[in-house]
Amino acid sequence: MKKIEVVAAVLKYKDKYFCAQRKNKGPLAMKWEFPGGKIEKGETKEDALIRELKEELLLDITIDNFIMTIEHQYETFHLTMHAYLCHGDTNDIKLMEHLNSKWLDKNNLKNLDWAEADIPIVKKLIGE
Ligand SMILES: Nc1nc2c([nH]c(=O)n2[C@H]2C[C@H](O)[C@@H](COP(=O)(O)OP(=O)(O)OP(=O)(O)O)O2)c(=O)[nH]1
Repeated sequence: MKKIEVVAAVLKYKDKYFCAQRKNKGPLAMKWEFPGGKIEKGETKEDALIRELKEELLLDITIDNFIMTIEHQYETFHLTMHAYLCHGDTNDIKLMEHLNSKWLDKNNLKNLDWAEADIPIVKKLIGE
């Protein structure tokens, strides 16, 4: 079984969280997620997160806190995902790889169709 290790950024501004929708391809097509991606050889998790946010959103971020690590078995691969609370140095975000995005407060996070692996993160943010 293929294994991948990913970092994800929960970007927070005031009371809102940044949510991004994946493109219309692949097994997680159209699902909502937190921006990030795979850790490359020789990178720390923090390096990977900073690089991915720059690539995906043209955004420089500061990492504030570790949130949690998720282990999730999808049908075709095993995912290990490390999530961090972060903030951007601007609110001018450009979607380079996602279809859509929203800033939602915690009361509205549950309304999105999240990638399955993200549900524990969403629950933690909501306070469940
Ligand atoms: N970045 C991110 N990926 C997530 C989340 N939830 C979740 O299941 N994933 C999965 C989707 C992908 O299979 C993988 C992240 O890989 P990725 O976005 O860097 O790469 P990808 O497979 O879409 O494509 P590629 O760049 O390898 O071609 O983790 C999430 O909240 N953020």
